[in-house]
Amino acid sequence: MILSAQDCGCSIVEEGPTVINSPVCSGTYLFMVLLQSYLWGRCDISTPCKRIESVKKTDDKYDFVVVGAGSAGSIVASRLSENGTFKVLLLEAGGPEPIAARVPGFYRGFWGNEEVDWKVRAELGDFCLDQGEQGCSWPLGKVLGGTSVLNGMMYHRGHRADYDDWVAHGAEGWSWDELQPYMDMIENNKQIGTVVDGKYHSDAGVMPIQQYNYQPPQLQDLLDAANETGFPIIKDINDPNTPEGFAIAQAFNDNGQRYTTARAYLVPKSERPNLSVKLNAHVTKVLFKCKRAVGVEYVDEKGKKRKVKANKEVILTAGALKSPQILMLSGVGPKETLDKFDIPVVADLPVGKSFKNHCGATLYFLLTKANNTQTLDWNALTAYLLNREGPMASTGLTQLTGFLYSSFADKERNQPDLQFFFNGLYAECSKTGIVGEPAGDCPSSGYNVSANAVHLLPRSVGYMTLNSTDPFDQALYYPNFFDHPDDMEAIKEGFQYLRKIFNSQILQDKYEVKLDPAYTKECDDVAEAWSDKWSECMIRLHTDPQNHQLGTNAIGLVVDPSLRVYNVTNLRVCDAGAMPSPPTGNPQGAIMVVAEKCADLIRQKWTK
Ligand SMILES: Cc1cc2nc3c(=O)[nH]c(=O)nc-3n(C[C@H](O)[C@H](O)[C@H](O)COP(=O)(O)OP(=O)(O)OC[C@H]3O[C@@H](n4cnc5c(N)ncnc54)[C@H](O)[C@@H]3O)c2cc1C
Repeated sequence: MILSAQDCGCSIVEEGPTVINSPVCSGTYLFMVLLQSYLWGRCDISTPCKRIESVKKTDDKYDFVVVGAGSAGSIVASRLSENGTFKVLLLEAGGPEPIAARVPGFYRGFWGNEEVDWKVRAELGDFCLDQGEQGCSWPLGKVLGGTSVLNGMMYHRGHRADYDDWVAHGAEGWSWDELQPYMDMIENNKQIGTVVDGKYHSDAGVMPIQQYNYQPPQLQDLLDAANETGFPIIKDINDPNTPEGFAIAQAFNDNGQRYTTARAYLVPKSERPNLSVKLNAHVTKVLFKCKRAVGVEYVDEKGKKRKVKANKEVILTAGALKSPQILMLSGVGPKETLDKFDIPVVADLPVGKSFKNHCGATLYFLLTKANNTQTLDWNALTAYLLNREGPMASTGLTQLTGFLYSSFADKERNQPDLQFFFNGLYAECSKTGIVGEPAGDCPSSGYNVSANAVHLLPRSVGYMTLNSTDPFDQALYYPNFFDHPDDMEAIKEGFQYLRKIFNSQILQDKYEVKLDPAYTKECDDVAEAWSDKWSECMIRLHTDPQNHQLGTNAIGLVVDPSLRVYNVTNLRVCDAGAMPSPPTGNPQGAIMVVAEKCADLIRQKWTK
């Protein structure tokens, strides 16, 4: 035994899915069983005394009912319950957070696990062709903490111009300067003065933010390659003076562990009796009295339909893909859709019509001189268990990112429209834990890494609509990627930037990098590598639709600048769906701002 289980002062409840049968690690067993049990036994990881317990039964009435305990909902419910006077209910369709998801190395470990992932698929189009008839895959958190349980934890809050764009869409009061206090309330930055400048960051907020405490050596090689290529290397992607460049990102983590918004913001009922959390509660509709939202209907873990009243407001925070479905099922949506499904119209609004998402494409490379071995082994596990350090304490190459301008961007606005991500070296699976164990999914020599070029200011606009009136049925999502030709062209430019990085002397000398032929062969048959035609083929084949969906209940279309749904009362939407245009970067930072401001607006209204 490396460490025996600790006495945490509260008993450990082994709930939620484990990493043992993670879809990413299928076939692994003994080592992962041991690893999982070691994780349970560490008090600071399993935090049994901070456990958010689901209430068995909800009361008849609350002041506020918040729907969806994800990135936004956990914040809204926490802030509303803070002063002790409001009685708040937070309803979540999923169950408890898997403890192993707190290990950054397992950041992909629960994708596709239906206990915590809605496993959403987009409708088919001329994109994501490598996924065949299934359509683009969108992992989406169905769990306490929502998608902050599955995401890459990268902290970015967008650029000043993003918020100017929001204001231009009618979001009065949402400029960068007006939102600054909310950004400060969020951020508990642990690297002010070392990595980031206190002028642009706060350490007084709730969410711990810093770089991971481990970087694989190959990460520095990639940074050196970007530098050799002539791209700026920056320290802080959130410093407004350095919008362009490559950097090791700061992330939502502390002590080598993921922080979801639920973990950072929610507190157990014993500490805050006026906040109740009900898990496995799937909200099926908002209940209206005339045009006033008066509560919600949900189906509990036993399949029983329940109703709960909201004396003051119902707040939807079910995310950009699910809040619009709940609205439509409740009679708030485009009249033609509601009529089609015989849903009585409460408010005729363009719900689901302005659906946007960042979109890019993936290039797969082989580091032909690198060893094809697992990153997770006994050494990595020991380093993590003893000190919360080593490969398990980071997301490998994924902590590196970069922002550049395509020829479609207006540089004067300091709003880069291309972002780059890198994938590989995850300490996520092992059969034996033996040092040097070959990585199962790679060829016998060479190490696979991949990189994504992502367009952040897409001109294509999609939509979503109902598939049926069954609330458990997936709605239909039409992202319309590449409908606007500029989006394809911008990603092609991104490909050329990545080509330069991977062709750099430093990477060639050290790793002899080449495109992995397993991923290019369809397009190699079409045209010469890196040509325009080849790039388009690759982009449609290996589309990388981000999980940054937004705009389905946008400010100015469906909700007003106070996030109140138009033409009804006592109902708000406070999640990614409310954002009228994309933040140019990873969106959780901006979504947290939406949630903080939403809670503040509600408090102002109901506090005398
Ligand atoms: C793989 C991946 C990587 C990502 N990486 C990053 C990153 O590094 N940085 C970043 O900033 N962003 C990242 N994102 C995006 C970011 O995580 C999401 O944009 C964000 O979490 C969305 O927040 P939300 O509150 O709008 O929705 P969610 O966090 O998805 O929360 C919605 C919640 O509502 C619940 N819900 C839905 N329907 C119902 C219902 N009917 N009844 C009750 N509850 C319901 C859901 O189960 C969920 O818990 C990533 C996303 C993914 C999937």
